[in-house]
Amino acid sequence: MTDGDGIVLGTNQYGKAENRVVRVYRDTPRHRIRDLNVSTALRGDFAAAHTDGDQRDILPTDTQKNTVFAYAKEVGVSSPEEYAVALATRFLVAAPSATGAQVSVQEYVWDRVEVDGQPGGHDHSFVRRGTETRTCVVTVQGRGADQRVWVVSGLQDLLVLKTTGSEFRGYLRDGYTTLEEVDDRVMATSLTARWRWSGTDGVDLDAAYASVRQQCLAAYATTYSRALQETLYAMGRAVLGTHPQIAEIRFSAPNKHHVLCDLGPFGLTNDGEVFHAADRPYGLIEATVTREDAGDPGEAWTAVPAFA
Ligand SMILES: O=c1[nH]c(=O)c2[nH]c(=O)[nH]c2[nH]1
Repeated sequence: MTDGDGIVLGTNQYGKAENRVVRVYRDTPRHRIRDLNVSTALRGDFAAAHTDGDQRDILPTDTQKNTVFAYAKEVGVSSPEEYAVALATRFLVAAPSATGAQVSVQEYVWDRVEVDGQPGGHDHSFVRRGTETRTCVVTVQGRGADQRVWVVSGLQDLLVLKTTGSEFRGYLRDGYTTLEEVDDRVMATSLTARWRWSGTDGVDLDAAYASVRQQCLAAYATTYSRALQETLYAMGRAVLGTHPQIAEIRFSAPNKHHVLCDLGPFGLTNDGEVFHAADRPYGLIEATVTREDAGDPGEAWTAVPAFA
């Protein structure tokens, strides 16, 4: 195809990139999840859309997105590969002008949260494999007898998700409120926490890190959550309750919204099985849990990335 000026359309493809699909299997109390980032692309004779603005052979990327979510329910995700084959095959049926379809899937791997009394991990609380970093900010001020040392330890980007055991109801409403109350939702966050030591004498800081992390995970898993705020408070209480030398802990927790997909237009029910993991905006829930007698933090928090 040429417009007579020696300039022609070369290779092309189109699709919907980065569909964030979370499939929850909840047929038994022991839930399973598949958390995917799915990109689709169709190739073939789509010249008319480029050269003539003619869409008749174009299966909209919006339809491709809908198929991605509908197939998470209809076909399921027994493996990313089988799900991707099903999708790509479907696109070739739905779009006769396509000569090929490519579906790329990234899967985010979640492990069950380890909790006492639940061999093999918690039934519906998960922690993402390998995302978190351990942090510390140490401030030393002055010299000699006046020298002071402050230690703030922390963790960053600890991703946790629970598929039930979370609600959000009874909130203030005004003329701009559209949010529907939910008595069962997916709740997920990427947790950042920093804890200030009143002193670290005799503390095994590696063991303490592991313990604080585990206290946070266990509290997240086992606390029935009426809001992320309540969960943060429970985590803070658990940490301070087991670590007498921690004076305070500060949390920053983006509420990573999981939006239930409406599969009704495709004749499918969705009983908490297929979610869109929305990227932004997100609620940002932040809280400090402290001892009443925590004392003056001095320079511990100066210029530390933490909320006020
Ligand atoms: O746990 C939550 N806390 C909120 O403050 C809030 N606000 C909101 O819209 N959803 C939620 N969820």
